[in-house]
Amino acid sequence: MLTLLKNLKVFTPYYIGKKDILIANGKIELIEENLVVPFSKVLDLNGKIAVPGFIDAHVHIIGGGGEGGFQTRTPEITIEELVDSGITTVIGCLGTDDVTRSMEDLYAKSKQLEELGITSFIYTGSYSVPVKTITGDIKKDLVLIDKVIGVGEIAISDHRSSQPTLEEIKRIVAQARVGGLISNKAGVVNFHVGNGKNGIDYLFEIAENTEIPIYHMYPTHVGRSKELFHRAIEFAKKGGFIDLTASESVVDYLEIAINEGVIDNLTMTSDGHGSLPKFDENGRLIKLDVASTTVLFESVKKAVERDLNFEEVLKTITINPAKVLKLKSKGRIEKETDGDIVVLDGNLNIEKVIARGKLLKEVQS
Ligand SMILES: CC(C)C[C@H](NC(=O)C[C@H](N)C(=O)O)C(=O)O
Ligand SMILES: [Zn+2]
Ligand SMILES: [Zn+2]
Repeated sequence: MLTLLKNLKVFTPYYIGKKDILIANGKIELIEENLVVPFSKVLDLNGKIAVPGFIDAHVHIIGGGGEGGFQTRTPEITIEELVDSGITTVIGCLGTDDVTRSMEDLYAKSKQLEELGITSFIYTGSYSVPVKTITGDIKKDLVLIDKVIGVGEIAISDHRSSQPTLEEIKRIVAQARVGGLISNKAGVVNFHVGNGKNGIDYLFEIAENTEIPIYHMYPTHVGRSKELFHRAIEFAKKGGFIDLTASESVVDYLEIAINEGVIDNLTMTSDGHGSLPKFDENGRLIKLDVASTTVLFESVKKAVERDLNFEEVLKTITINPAKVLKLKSKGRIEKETDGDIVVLDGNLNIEKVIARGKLLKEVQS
């Protein structure tokens, strides 16, 4: 199947000018000017913008929530919601409720999304330690289950965590690393960081006092507070990757990350279909909303409205997550990468979403 996309302003995420893109068998084959390819399906995009398909590295694809009883369980995600948000690669995870949510269900949902046309992987585990796996062992899950690329979201510094010890966390990161080495996967541990006073101290401890490379530890929700974010900036300066849950206040943090020179170590994720609970100072639930994946690119647009550099911010949902998750064929518009492309109009509205060369969404302009 040959698809020729004509007349695009291409951001790889770096701007390379007006090009045509040929996609063959789901892979980007050519990126040139004035391409003519017989027997190809031609889409003339007359000057629209092309960016790499978005990677959302933290989505509760089978739903989550439950922190306010059964009525606060959140629903599973649909392929339409992901595609409408421009997401062509998604990493699924479990959260607080690992009693009624299972790894088997997470795996099956990941396979469903793959069959429906996008690319998906999962983290093994949930908030709690010991880690809930499929095979009973973190390394086995990484080595034997193709969809598993890491562990998460493991909760630390949070009143809902299992209060893991430093030793337990060390062991989890060590197993993720070795499992990743054997399976040639990232083997990252995605840490859910709460607003507890110890923040990401454990992660600094492991980076400084063990042989484990820092990039196996991938903390999320680092925008939860200013002090946590500044600790995360320090962590990024040591070579770690940090993840912001996209929300209204994320633009300020993106600006700080750019000015501090660590934007290449920062990703944004939506926490889609996870719950957004608010607790009072006594740990009582005040309210609970459901996270949406639309915040991912909406945050990029808000940043651009605040005059942040489009390429720099675009990296946080394309090339950066591809780097931390070792997804070699993702996150860039380059030869041999997957044909995952989002087409935008001049106001950065999503017009078309192409995943592995297939047109999954088309908005009539
Ligand atoms: C970053 C904040 C705003 C949301 C965050 N959500 C989750 O961690 C997922 C949730 N617990 C679930 O299991 O569905 C939180 O609860 O702290
Ligand atoms: Zn979380
Ligand atoms: Zn989450």
